[in-house]
Amino acid sequence: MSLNVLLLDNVDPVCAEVFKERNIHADQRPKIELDELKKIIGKYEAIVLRSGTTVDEELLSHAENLRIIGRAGVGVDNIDIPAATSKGVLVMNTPDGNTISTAEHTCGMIIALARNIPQSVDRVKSGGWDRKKFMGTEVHSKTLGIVGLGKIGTEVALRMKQFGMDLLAYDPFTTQDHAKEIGVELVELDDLLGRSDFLTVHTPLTEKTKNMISLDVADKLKPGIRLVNCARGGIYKEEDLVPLIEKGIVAGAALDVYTTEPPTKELYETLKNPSIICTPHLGASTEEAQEKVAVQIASQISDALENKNYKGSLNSKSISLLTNDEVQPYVELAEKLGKVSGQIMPDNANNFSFEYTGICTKYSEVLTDAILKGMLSQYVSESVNLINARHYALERGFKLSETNKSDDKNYNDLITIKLGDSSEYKQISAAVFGPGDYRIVEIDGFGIELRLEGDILMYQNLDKPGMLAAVSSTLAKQDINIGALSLGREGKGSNAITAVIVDRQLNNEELDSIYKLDGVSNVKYISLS
Ligand SMILES: NC(=O)c1ccc[n+]([C@@H]2O[C@H](COP(=O)([O-])OP(=O)(O)OC[C@H]3O[C@@H](n4cnc5c(N)ncnc54)[C@H](O)[C@@H]3O)[C@@H](O)[C@H]2O)c1
Ligand SMILES: O=C(O)CC[C@@H](O)C(=O)O
Repeated sequence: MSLNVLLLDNVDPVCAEVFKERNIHADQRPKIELDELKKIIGKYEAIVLRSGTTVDEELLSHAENLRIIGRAGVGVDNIDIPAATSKGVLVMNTPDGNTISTAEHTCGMIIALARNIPQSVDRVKSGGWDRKKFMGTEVHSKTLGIVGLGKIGTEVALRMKQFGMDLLAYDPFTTQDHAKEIGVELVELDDLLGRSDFLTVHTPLTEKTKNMISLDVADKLKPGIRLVNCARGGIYKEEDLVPLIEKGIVAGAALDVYTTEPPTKELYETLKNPSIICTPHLGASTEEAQEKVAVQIASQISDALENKNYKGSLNSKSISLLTNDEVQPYVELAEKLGKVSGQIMPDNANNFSFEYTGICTKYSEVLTDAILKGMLSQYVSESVNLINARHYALERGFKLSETNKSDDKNYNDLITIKLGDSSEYKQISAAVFGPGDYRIVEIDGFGIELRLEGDILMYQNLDKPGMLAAVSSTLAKQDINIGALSLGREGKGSNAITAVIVDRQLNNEELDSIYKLDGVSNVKYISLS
Protein backbone atom coordinates (compact mmCIF):
# COMPACT_ATOMS: atom_id res chain seq x y z
CA MET A 1 0.00 0.00 0.00
CA SER A 2 1.42 3.42 -0.89
CA LEU A 3 1.87 5.96 1.90
CA ASN A 4 1.18 9.68 1.40
CA VAL A 5 2.57 12.60 3.36
CA LEU A 6 1.60 16.27 3.11
CA LEU A 7 4.31 18.90 3.70
CA LEU A 8 2.96 22.29 4.87
CA ASP A 9 4.42 25.68 5.93
CA ASN A 10 7.65 26.01 3.94
CA VAL A 11 9.22 22.88 5.36
CA ASP A 12 12.67 22.53 3.78
CA PRO A 13 12.50 20.60 0.44
CA VAL A 14 15.04 18.07 1.73
CA CYS A 15 12.11 16.63 3.72
CA ALA A 16 10.48 15.43 0.46
CA GLU A 17 13.78 13.91 -0.69
CA VAL A 18 14.12 11.84 2.49
CA PHE A 19 10.55 10.56 2.08
CA LYS A 20 11.28 9.70 -1.57
CA GLU A 21 14.31 7.62 -0.53
CA ARG A 22 11.98 5.74 1.83
CA ASN A 23 9.42 5.16 -1.00
CA ILE A 24 6.87 7.45 0.63
CA HIS A 25 5.05 9.91 -1.60
CA ALA A 26 5.23 13.54 -0.36
CA ASP A 27 3.14 16.47 -1.65
CA GLN A 28 4.53 19.92 -0.82
CA ARG A 29 1.87 22.64 -0.20
CA PRO A 30 3.62 25.62 1.47
CA LYS A 31 0.54 27.84 1.13
CA ILE A 32 -2.92 26.32 1.37
CA GLU A 33 -6.29 27.72 2.45
CA LEU A 34 -7.90 25.99 5.43
CA ASP A 35 -10.98 24.97 3.41
CA GLU A 36 -8.86 23.23 0.83
CA LEU A 37 -6.72 21.60 3.52
CA LYS A 38 -9.89 20.15 5.09
CA LYS A 39 -10.87 18.72 1.67
CA ILE A 40 -7.55 17.01 0.96
CA ILE A 41 -6.18 16.05 4.40
CA GLY A 42 -8.24 12.81 4.37
CA LYS A 43 -5.93 11.13 1.87
CA TYR A 44 -2.72 11.52 3.93
CA GLU A 45 -1.21 9.17 6.51
CA ALA A 46 1.07 11.93 7.84
CA ILE A 47 1.48 15.71 7.73
CA VAL A 48 4.58 17.81 8.44
CA LEU A 49 4.29 21.42 9.57
CA ARG A 50 6.06 24.37 11.24
CA SER A 51 4.21 27.05 13.20
CA GLY A 52 1.98 28.29 10.34
CA THR A 53 -0.71 25.58 10.48
CA THR A 54 -3.03 25.01 13.44
CA VAL A 55 -4.19 21.44 13.90
CA ASP A 56 -7.35 21.41 16.01
CA GLU A 57 -10.17 18.93 16.63
CA GLU A 58 -12.15 20.30 13.67
CA LEU A 59 -9.29 19.78 11.19
CA LEU A 60 -8.63 16.33 12.66
CA SER A 61 -12.26 15.36 12.04
CA HIS A 62 -11.48 15.54 8.30
CA ALA A 63 -8.29 13.50 8.60
CA GLU A 64 -9.68 9.98 8.50
CA ASN A 65 -6.41 8.29 7.44
CA LEU A 66 -4.02 10.43 9.50
CA ARG A 67 -1.52 8.47 11.65
CA ILE A 68 1.17 11.06 12.37
CA ILE A 69 1.55 14.83 12.77
CA GLY A 70 5.22 15.87 12.56
CA ARG A 71 6.48 19.27 13.74
CA ALA A 72 9.70 20.34 12.02
CA GLY A 73 10.89 22.24 15.11
CA VAL A 74 10.28 22.33 18.86
CA GLY A 75 7.05 24.16 19.73
CA VAL A 76 3.83 22.17 19.41
CA ASP A 77 1.63 24.99 20.71
CA ASN A 78 -0.24 24.89 17.36
CA ILE A 79 -1.26 21.20 17.70
CA ASP A 80 -4.13 19.98 19.89
CA ILE A 81 -2.26 16.97 21.34
CA PRO A 82 -5.13 15.62 23.51
CA ALA A 83 -7.44 15.67 20.44
CA ALA A 84 -4.79 13.89 18.34
CA THR A 85 -4.17 11.35 21.12
CA SER A 86 -7.83 10.47 21.47
CA LYS A 87 -7.97 9.89 17.69
CA GLY A 88 -4.87 7.67 17.99
CA VAL A 89 -2.73 10.09 15.94
CA LEU A 90 0.96 10.28 16.91
CA VAL A 91 2.47 13.75 17.39
CA MET A 92 6.22 14.12 16.90
CA ASN A 93 8.70 16.98 17.09
CA THR A 94 12.45 17.54 16.69
CA PRO A 95 13.49 19.16 19.98
CA ASP A 96 17.14 19.91 19.32
CA GLY A 97 17.54 20.53 15.58
CA ASN A 98 17.44 24.31 15.96
CA THR A 99 19.27 24.76 19.30
CA ILE A 100 22.55 26.04 17.82
CA SER A 101 20.85 28.41 15.36
CA THR A 102 18.71 29.94 18.09
CA ALA A 103 21.68 30.28 20.45
CA GLU A 104 23.70 31.99 17.71
CA HIS A 105 20.81 34.35 16.95
CA THR A 106 20.60 35.25 20.64
CA CYS A 107 24.33 36.03 20.81
CA GLY A 108 23.93 38.16 17.67
CA MET A 109 21.07 40.05 19.32
CA ILE A 110 23.17 40.70 22.46
CA ILE A 111 25.98 42.24 20.39
CA ALA A 112 23.59 44.12 18.09
CA LEU A 113 21.91 45.60 21.16
CA ALA A 114 25.20 46.56 22.80
CA ARG A 115 26.49 48.31 19.68
CA ASN A 116 23.22 49.73 18.19
CA ILE A 117 23.95 47.88 14.96
CA PRO A 118 20.42 47.80 13.43
CA GLN A 119 19.73 51.48 14.25
CA SER A 120 23.06 52.67 12.84
CA VAL A 121 22.68 50.55 9.70
CA ASP A 122 19.30 52.23 9.12
CA ARG A 123 20.85 55.68 9.62
CA VAL A 124 23.71 55.13 7.15
CA LYS A 125 21.41 53.60 4.54
CA SER A 126 19.15 56.62 4.74
CA GLY A 127 22.12 58.91 4.07
CA GLY A 128 23.03 59.81 7.69
CA TRP A 129 26.16 59.35 9.84
CA ASP A 130 25.70 60.32 13.55
CA ARG A 131 28.63 58.45 15.13
CA LYS A 132 28.05 60.11 18.51
CA LYS A 133 24.44 59.03 18.73
CA PHE A 134 25.32 55.37 18.37
CA MET A 135 27.94 55.13 21.12
CA GLY A 136 27.75 51.53 22.39
CA THR A 137 28.95 49.45 25.30
CA GLU A 138 31.41 46.53 25.52
CA VAL A 139 30.02 43.21 26.66
CA HIS A 140 33.44 42.19 28.02
CA SER A 141 33.40 42.09 31.86
CA LYS A 142 29.66 42.77 31.88
CA THR A 143 27.26 40.36 33.57
CA LEU A 144 24.88 38.26 31.49
CA GLY A 145 21.90 36.86 33.39
CA ILE A 146 20.41 33.74 31.79
CA VAL A 147 16.95 32.62 32.84
CA GLY A 148 16.52 28.98 31.74
CA LEU A 149 19.72 26.98 31.47
CA GLY A 150 18.35 24.27 29.16
CA LYS A 151 19.58 23.45 25.66
CA ILE A 152 19.64 26.98 24.20
CA GLY A 153 20.53 28.80 27.46
CA THR A 154 23.54 26.49 27.84
CA GLU A 155 24.79 27.12 24.28
CA VAL A 156 24.38 30.90 24.78
CA ALA A 157 26.39 30.68 28.02
CA LEU A 158 29.24 28.80 26.33
CA ARG A 159 29.43 31.38 23.51
CA MET A 160 29.13 34.56 25.58
CA LYS A 161 31.79 33.30 27.98
CA GLN A 162 34.21 33.59 25.05
CA PHE A 163 33.25 37.28 24.82
CA GLY A 164 34.49 37.69 28.39
CA MET A 165 31.08 38.03 30.02
CA ASP A 166 30.44 36.98 33.64
CA LEU A 167 27.58 34.51 33.67
CA LEU A 168 24.71 34.15 36.13
CA ALA A 169 21.74 31.83 35.68
CA TYR A 170 18.42 31.19 37.32
CA ASP A 171 16.84 27.79 36.66
CA PRO A 172 15.30 25.90 39.57
CA PHE A 173 15.25 22.77 37.46
CA THR A 174 18.89 22.45 36.54
CA THR A 175 21.67 21.06 38.70
CA GLN A 176 24.65 22.79 40.35
CA ASP A 177 26.88 20.24 38.57
CA HIS A 178 25.65 21.36 35.13
CA ALA A 179 26.06 25.05 35.98
CA LYS A 180 29.56 24.46 37.35
CA GLU A 181 30.59 22.46 34.30
CA ILE A 182 29.81 25.38 31.98
CA GLY A 183 31.15 28.09 34.30
CA VAL A 184 27.86 29.66 35.33
CA GLU A 185 26.91 30.85 38.83
CA LEU A 186 23.40 29.66 39.77
CA VAL A 187 21.52 32.32 41.74
CA GLU A 188 17.99 33.28 42.77
CA LEU A 189 15.94 35.29 40.27
CA ASP A 190 15.95 38.56 42.26
CA ASP A 191 19.72 38.37 42.70
CA LEU A 192 20.14 37.80 38.96
CA LEU A 193 17.87 40.73 38.05
CA GLY A 194 19.77 43.06 40.37
CA ARG A 195 23.22 42.08 39.05
CA SER A 196 22.69 41.62 35.28
CA ASP A 197 23.79 44.17 32.67
CA PHE A 198 22.20 41.95 30.02
CA LEU A 199 19.32 39.53 30.54
CA THR A 200 18.43 36.71 28.15
CA VAL A 201 15.54 34.30 28.68
CA HIS A 202 15.42 30.71 27.42
CA THR A 203 12.39 29.18 29.11
CA PRO A 204 9.01 28.12 27.80
CA LEU A 205 6.12 30.55 28.29
CA THR A 206 4.35 29.27 31.41
CA GLU A 207 2.28 30.75 34.21
CA LYS A 208 5.59 31.33 36.06
CA THR A 209 7.54 32.92 33.19
CA LYS A 210 4.72 35.03 31.71
CA ASN A 211 5.38 38.76 32.36
CA MET A 212 8.57 37.87 34.27
CA ILE A 213 9.83 41.35 33.38
CA SER A 214 7.33 44.19 33.76
CA LEU A 215 6.93 47.52 35.56
CA ASP A 216 6.11 45.48 38.69
CA VAL A 217 9.76 44.35 39.00
CA ALA A 218 11.28 47.71 37.91
CA ASP A 219 12.92 48.29 41.29
CA LYS A 220 14.58 44.86 41.20
CA LEU A 221 16.36 45.49 37.87
CA LYS A 222 19.91 46.81 37.65
CA PRO A 223 19.50 50.27 36.09
CA GLY A 224 20.64 50.26 32.46
CA ILE A 225 19.89 46.55 31.95
CA ARG A 226 19.49 45.36 28.34
CA LEU A 227 16.86 42.67 27.65
CA VAL A 228 16.92 39.91 25.01
CA ASN A 229 14.08 37.48 24.22
CA CYS A 230 14.56 34.75 21.62
CA ALA A 231 12.36 32.25 23.51
CA ARG A 232 8.62 32.97 23.53
CA GLY A 233 6.67 36.24 23.33
CA GLY A 234 5.13 37.35 26.63
CA ILE A 235 8.04 36.55 28.99
CA TYR A 236 8.69 40.30 28.92
CA LYS A 237 5.44 42.26 29.24
CA GLU A 238 5.45 44.00 25.87
CA GLU A 239 3.38 47.05 26.85
CA ASP A 240 5.75 47.81 29.76
CA LEU A 241 8.94 47.93 27.67
CA VAL A 242 8.64 51.55 26.49
CA PRO A 243 7.76 52.87 30.01
CA LEU A 244 10.76 50.93 31.42
CA ILE A 245 13.01 52.49 28.76
CA GLU A 246 11.57 55.99 29.31
CA LYS A 247 12.17 55.70 33.06
CA GLY A 248 15.85 54.93 32.30
CA ILE A 249 15.64 51.49 33.95
CA VAL A 250 16.02 49.49 30.74
CA ALA A 251 18.62 50.68 28.20
CA GLY A 252 17.32 48.59 25.32
CA ALA A 253 15.53 45.42 24.30
CA ALA A 254 16.07 42.87 21.51
CA LEU A 255 13.07 40.74 20.57
CA ASP A 256 12.69 37.82 18.18
CA VAL A 257 9.35 36.54 19.48
CA TYR A 258 6.02 38.21 20.27
CA THR A 259 2.76 37.45 22.02
CA THR A 260 1.03 37.71 18.62
CA GLU A 261 2.87 36.86 15.43
CA PRO A 262 2.89 38.89 13.29
CA PRO A 263 2.54 41.65 15.92
CA THR A 264 -0.66 43.62 16.44
CA LYS A 265 -0.89 47.33 15.45
CA GLU A 266 -0.25 48.41 19.07
CA LEU A 267 2.77 46.15 19.34
CA TYR A 268 4.21 47.56 16.10
CA GLU A 269 3.99 51.01 17.77
CA THR A 270 6.06 49.69 20.72
CA LEU A 271 8.64 48.21 18.32
CA LYS A 272 9.18 51.65 16.74
CA ASN A 273 10.97 52.78 19.93
CA PRO A 274 14.61 53.48 18.90
CA SER A 275 15.98 51.46 21.84
CA ILE A 276 14.14 48.32 20.76
CA ILE A 277 15.55 46.10 18.04
CA CYS A 278 13.60 43.23 16.57
CA THR A 279 13.60 40.28 14.18
CA PRO A 280 10.58 38.32 12.88
CA HIS A 281 10.97 35.01 14.81
CA LEU A 282 14.20 34.13 13.01
CA GLY A 283 15.89 32.11 15.78
CA ALA A 284 15.54 28.83 13.90
CA SER A 285 15.61 30.32 10.41
CA THR A 286 18.93 29.11 9.09
CA GLU A 287 19.51 26.70 6.23
CA GLU A 288 21.25 24.33 8.62
CA ALA A 289 18.51 24.27 11.27
CA GLN A 290 15.71 23.95 8.73
CA GLU A 291 17.56 21.18 6.93
CA LYS A 292 18.29 19.38 10.22
CA VAL A 293 14.68 19.51 11.46
CA ALA A 294 13.33 18.55 8.00
CA VAL A 295 15.63 15.52 7.71
CA GLN A 296 14.96 14.52 11.33
CA ILE A 297 11.18 14.71 11.06
CA ALA A 298 11.10 12.86 7.70
CA SER A 299 13.25 10.02 9.12
CA GLN A 300 11.22 9.84 12.34
CA ILE A 301 7.90 9.73 10.42
CA SER A 302 9.18 7.13 7.94
CA ASP A 303 10.36 4.89 10.81
CA ALA A 304 7.03 5.25 12.59
CA LEU A 305 4.96 4.60 9.44
CA GLU A 306 7.01 1.43 8.97
CA ASN A 307 6.52 0.60 12.69
CA LYS A 308 10.32 0.53 13.24
CA ASN A 309 10.48 3.03 16.11
CA TYR A 310 8.65 6.05 17.50
CA LYS A 311 11.56 8.38 18.29
CA GLY A 312 10.46 11.97 18.87
CA SER A 313 6.89 10.93 19.59
CA LEU A 314 5.09 13.03 22.17
CA ASN A 315 2.07 10.84 22.81
CA SER A 316 2.66 7.20 21.84
CA LYS A 317 2.64 5.73 25.36
CA SER A 318 -0.48 7.78 26.12
CA ILE A 319 -2.19 6.16 23.13
CA SER A 320 -1.47 2.59 24.26
CA LEU A 321 -2.33 3.45 27.88
CA LEU A 322 -5.69 4.93 26.87
CA THR A 323 -6.96 1.37 26.53
CA ASN A 324 -5.48 -0.03 29.78
CA ASP A 325 -8.05 0.56 32.54
CA GLU A 326 -5.95 -1.05 35.29
CA VAL A 327 -2.98 1.31 35.04
CA GLN A 328 -4.78 4.52 34.04
CA PRO A 329 -5.74 5.71 37.58
CA TYR A 330 -2.20 5.15 38.82
CA VAL A 331 -0.73 7.04 35.87
CA GLU A 332 -3.03 9.95 36.74
CA LEU A 333 -2.06 9.71 40.42
CA ALA A 334 1.65 9.62 39.51
CA GLU A 335 1.38 12.64 37.22
CA LYS A 336 -0.46 14.70 39.85
CA LEU A 337 2.06 13.67 42.49
CA GLY A 338 4.86 14.69 40.12
CA LYS A 339 3.22 18.10 39.69
CA VAL A 340 3.07 18.59 43.45
CA SER A 341 6.64 17.40 43.93
CA GLY A 342 7.90 19.80 41.25
CA GLN A 343 6.39 22.67 43.23
CA ILE A 344 7.65 21.74 46.69
CA MET A 345 11.09 20.34 45.88
CA PRO A 346 14.18 22.21 47.04
CA ASP A 347 15.75 24.35 44.27
CA ASN A 348 18.34 22.55 42.14
CA ALA A 349 17.53 19.15 43.67
CA ASN A 350 19.13 16.29 41.78
CA ASN A 351 18.28 13.08 43.65
CA PHE A 352 14.91 11.47 43.10
CA SER A 353 13.80 8.15 44.48
CA PHE A 354 10.47 6.52 43.76
CA GLU A 355 8.99 3.73 45.86
CA TYR A 356 6.06 1.61 44.69
CA THR A 357 3.78 -0.71 46.66
CA GLY A 358 1.10 -3.19 45.55
CA ILE A 359 -0.22 -2.94 42.01
CA CYS A 360 2.04 0.06 41.37
CA THR A 361 5.07 -2.28 41.41
CA LYS A 362 3.73 -3.89 38.21
CA TYR A 363 3.84 -0.57 36.36
CA SER A 364 6.77 1.09 38.12
CA GLU A 365 8.55 2.10 34.90
CA VAL A 366 5.59 3.93 33.38
CA LEU A 367 4.66 5.43 36.76
CA THR A 368 8.14 6.92 37.11
CA ASP A 369 7.74 8.35 33.59
CA ALA A 370 4.39 9.83 34.63
CA ILE A 371 5.85 11.39 37.80
CA LEU A 372 8.70 12.92 35.79
CA LYS A 373 6.20 14.16 33.20
CA GLY A 374 4.19 15.92 35.94
CA MET A 375 7.35 17.47 37.41
CA LEU A 376 9.03 18.50 34.19
CA SER A 377 5.98 19.75 32.29
CA GLN A 378 6.12 22.88 34.45
CA TYR A 379 9.69 23.64 33.41
CA VAL A 380 10.60 22.16 30.02
CA SER A 381 9.81 23.81 26.69
CA GLU A 382 8.91 20.99 24.37
CA SER A 383 5.82 19.04 25.37
CA VAL A 384 7.00 16.53 27.92
CA ASN A 385 5.29 13.17 27.73
CA LEU A 386 5.63 9.62 28.97
CA ILE A 387 8.12 8.84 26.21
CA ASN A 388 10.57 11.69 26.63
CA ALA A 389 10.23 12.64 30.34
CA ARG A 390 12.92 10.21 31.54
CA HIS A 391 15.28 11.32 28.76
CA TYR A 392 14.92 14.98 29.81
CA ALA A 393 15.37 14.13 33.48
CA LEU A 394 18.58 12.19 32.79
CA GLU A 395 19.81 14.89 30.39
CA ARG A 396 19.47 17.36 33.28
CA GLY A 397 21.69 15.16 35.45
CA PHE A 398 18.91 13.97 37.78
CA LYS A 399 19.78 10.79 39.62
CA LEU A 400 16.75 8.48 39.60
CA SER A 401 16.18 5.34 41.63
CA GLU A 402 13.17 3.04 41.81
CA THR A 403 12.31 0.51 44.49
CA ASN A 404 9.39 -1.86 44.89
CA LYS A 405 8.04 -2.56 48.37
CA SER A 406 6.00 -5.69 49.04
CA ASP A 407 3.49 -4.01 51.39
CA ASP A 408 2.68 -0.93 53.45
CA LYS A 409 1.01 -1.06 56.85
CA ASN A 410 -1.76 1.36 55.82
CA TYR A 411 -2.19 1.28 52.03
CA ASN A 412 -2.28 -1.56 49.48
CA ASP A 413 -1.16 0.49 46.47
CA LEU A 414 1.07 3.42 47.27
CA ILE A 415 3.53 5.73 45.53
CA THR A 416 6.21 7.54 47.56
CA ILE A 417 8.60 10.13 46.16
CA LYS A 418 11.71 11.35 47.94
CA LEU A 419 13.51 14.26 46.36
CA GLY A 420 16.22 16.73 47.21
CA ASP A 421 19.96 17.20 47.37
CA SER A 422 22.53 16.48 50.05
CA SER A 423 21.19 19.18 52.39
CA GLU A 424 17.39 19.04 52.10
CA TYR A 425 14.90 16.29 51.29
CA LYS A 426 11.16 16.18 50.82
CA GLN A 427 9.10 13.01 50.98
CA ILE A 428 5.52 12.63 49.84
CA SER A 429 3.20 9.61 49.45
CA ALA A 430 -0.16 9.29 47.72
CA ALA A 431 -2.77 6.66 46.92
CA VAL A 432 -5.90 6.11 44.82
CA PHE A 433 -9.07 6.24 46.99
CA GLY A 434 -11.67 5.77 44.24
CA PRO A 435 -12.40 6.81 40.65
CA GLY A 436 -10.83 10.28 40.18
CA ASP A 437 -10.11 10.47 43.94
CA TYR A 438 -6.34 10.77 44.47
CA ARG A 439 -4.99 11.73 47.89
CA ILE A 440 -1.72 12.69 49.53
CA VAL A 441 -1.41 10.49 52.62
CA GLU A 442 1.96 11.49 54.03
CA ILE A 443 4.35 14.43 53.80
CA ASP A 444 7.78 14.44 55.43
CA GLY A 445 6.69 11.81 57.94
CA PHE A 446 3.41 13.57 58.88
CA GLY A 447 0.31 11.49 58.16
CA ILE A 448 -2.38 13.61 56.44
CA GLU A 449 -5.17 12.98 53.95
CA LEU A 450 -5.76 15.54 51.23
CA ARG A 451 -7.29 15.28 47.76
CA LEU A 452 -4.87 16.09 44.96
CA GLU A 453 -6.87 18.87 43.31
CA GLY A 454 -7.25 22.63 43.02
CA ASP A 455 -5.08 25.09 44.92
CA ILE A 456 -3.33 23.80 48.01
CA LEU A 457 -1.73 25.84 50.80
CA MET A 458 0.61 23.80 52.95
CA TYR A 459 2.61 24.89 55.99
CA GLN A 460 4.20 23.67 59.20
CA ASN A 461 3.09 25.10 62.52
CA LEU A 462 3.53 24.71 66.25
CA ASP A 463 0.92 22.33 67.61
CA LYS A 464 -0.84 24.79 69.93
CA PRO A 465 -4.35 26.25 70.17
CA GLY A 466 -5.27 29.10 67.81
CA MET A 467 -2.92 28.31 64.91
CA LEU A 468 -5.66 27.15 62.53
CA ALA A 469 -7.89 30.07 63.61
CA ALA A 470 -5.07 32.52 62.82
CA VAL A 471 -4.60 31.12 59.31
CA SER A 472 -8.30 30.79 58.51
CA SER A 473 -9.10 34.32 59.71
CA THR A 474 -6.15 35.72 57.67
CA LEU A 475 -7.55 33.92 54.62
CA ALA A 476 -11.13 35.00 55.39
CA LYS A 477 -10.06 38.67 55.62
CA GLN A 478 -8.88 38.31 52.03
CA ASP A 479 -12.08 36.61 50.98
CA ILE A 480 -10.40 33.24 50.49
CA ASN A 481 -12.60 30.28 51.32
CA ILE A 482 -11.24 26.98 52.62
CA GLY A 483 -12.72 23.98 50.76
CA ALA A 484 -11.06 21.17 52.73
CA LEU A 485 -8.26 20.70 55.19
CA SER A 486 -6.07 18.07 56.75
CA LEU A 487 -3.85 18.18 59.83
CA GLY A 488 -0.97 15.93 60.87
CA ARG A 489 1.43 16.14 63.81
CA GLU A 490 4.46 14.44 65.27
CA GLY A 491 2.85 14.27 68.72
CA LYS A 492 0.92 16.49 71.15
CA GLY A 493 2.42 19.98 71.39
CA SER A 494 5.22 19.35 68.88
CA ASN A 495 5.46 20.15 65.16
CA ALA A 496 2.40 19.87 62.94
CA ILE A 497 1.66 20.11 59.24
CA THR A 498 -1.50 21.66 57.83
CA ALA A 499 -2.72 21.41 54.25
CA VAL A 500 -5.77 23.31 53.06
CA ILE A 501 -7.51 23.38 49.71
CA VAL A 502 -8.46 26.98 48.98
CA ASP A 503 -11.18 28.01 46.57
CA ARG A 504 -8.98 30.19 44.37
CA GLN A 505 -5.37 30.90 43.45
CA LEU A 506 -3.33 32.93 45.95
CA ASN A 507 -1.11 35.83 44.91
CA ASN A 508 2.26 36.65 46.46
CA GLU A 509 0.82 39.25 48.84
CA GLU A 510 -1.76 36.77 50.13
CA LEU A 511 0.94 34.14 50.64
CA ASP A 512 3.07 36.72 52.46
CA SER A 513 0.25 37.28 54.93
CA ILE A 514 0.50 33.59 55.90
CA TYR A 515 4.33 33.60 56.03
CA LYS A 516 4.15 36.45 58.53
CA LEU A 517 1.98 34.59 61.06
CA ASP A 518 3.74 33.69 64.29
CA GLY A 519 4.45 29.96 64.62
CA VAL A 520 3.90 29.25 60.92
CA SER A 521 6.86 28.10 58.79
CA ASN A 522 7.73 26.35 55.55
CA VAL A 523 4.73 27.74 53.64
CA LYS A 524 4.21 26.16 50.20
CA TYR A 525 1.56 26.91 47.63
CA ILE A 526 0.74 24.23 45.09
CA SER A 527 -1.49 24.73 42.10
CA LEU A 528 -3.09 21.72 40.46
CA SER A 529 -5.79 23.75 38.72
N1 LIG B 1 13.25 31.97 18.54
C1 LIG B 1 13.12 30.76 18.02
O1 LIG B 1 12.99 30.59 16.81
C2 LIG B 1 13.18 29.55 18.90
C3 LIG B 1 13.73 28.35 18.40
C4 LIG B 1 13.79 27.23 19.26
C5 LIG B 1 13.30 27.31 20.55
N2 LIG B 1 12.75 28.49 20.97
C6 LIG B 1 12.26 28.64 22.35
O2 LIG B 1 13.39 28.79 23.23
C7 LIG B 1 13.04 28.37 24.54
C8 LIG B 1 14.12 27.47 25.12
O3 LIG B 1 14.22 26.29 24.36
P1 LIG B 1 15.21 25.07 24.79
O4 LIG B 1 15.24 24.15 23.62
O5 LIG B 1 16.45 25.60 25.37
O6 LIG B 1 14.32 24.43 25.95
P2 LIG B 1 14.79 23.48 27.16
O7 LIG B 1 13.59 22.74 27.60
O8 LIG B 1 16.01 22.72 26.77
O9 LIG B 1 15.18 24.54 28.30
C9 LIG B 1 14.23 25.32 29.00
C10 LIG B 1 14.82 25.61 30.38
O10 LIG B 1 14.00 26.54 31.06
C11 LIG B 1 13.98 26.17 32.45
N3 LIG B 1 12.81 26.76 33.09
C12 LIG B 1 11.51 26.42 32.94
N4 LIG B 1 10.73 27.20 33.71
C13 LIG B 1 11.56 28.06 34.34
C14 LIG B 1 11.34 29.12 35.25
N5 LIG B 1 10.11 29.43 35.69
N6 LIG B 1 12.40 29.82 35.68
C15 LIG B 1 13.67 29.50 35.25
N7 LIG B 1 13.93 28.49 34.39
C16 LIG B 1 12.89 27.78 33.95
C17 LIG B 1 13.93 24.65 32.40
O11 LIG B 1 14.32 24.07 33.63
C18 LIG B 1 14.89 24.35 31.26
O12 LIG B 1 16.19 24.14 31.74
C19 LIG B 1 11.67 27.74 24.39
O13 LIG B 1 10.67 28.67 24.75
C20 LIG B 1 11.56 27.43 22.89
O14 LIG B 1 10.21 27.34 22.46
C21 LIG B 1 12.70 29.61 20.20
O1 LIG C 1 10.85 28.67 12.75
C1 LIG C 1 10.14 27.81 13.28
O2 LIG C 1 9.70 26.82 12.70
C2 LIG C 1 9.84 27.94 14.80
C3 LIG C 1 11.09 27.81 15.60
C4 LIG C 1 10.89 27.66 17.09
O3 LIG C 1 10.16 28.67 17.67
C5 LIG C 1 10.42 26.29 17.48
O4 LIG C 1 9.50 26.17 18.30
O5 LIG C 1 11.06 25.30 17.04
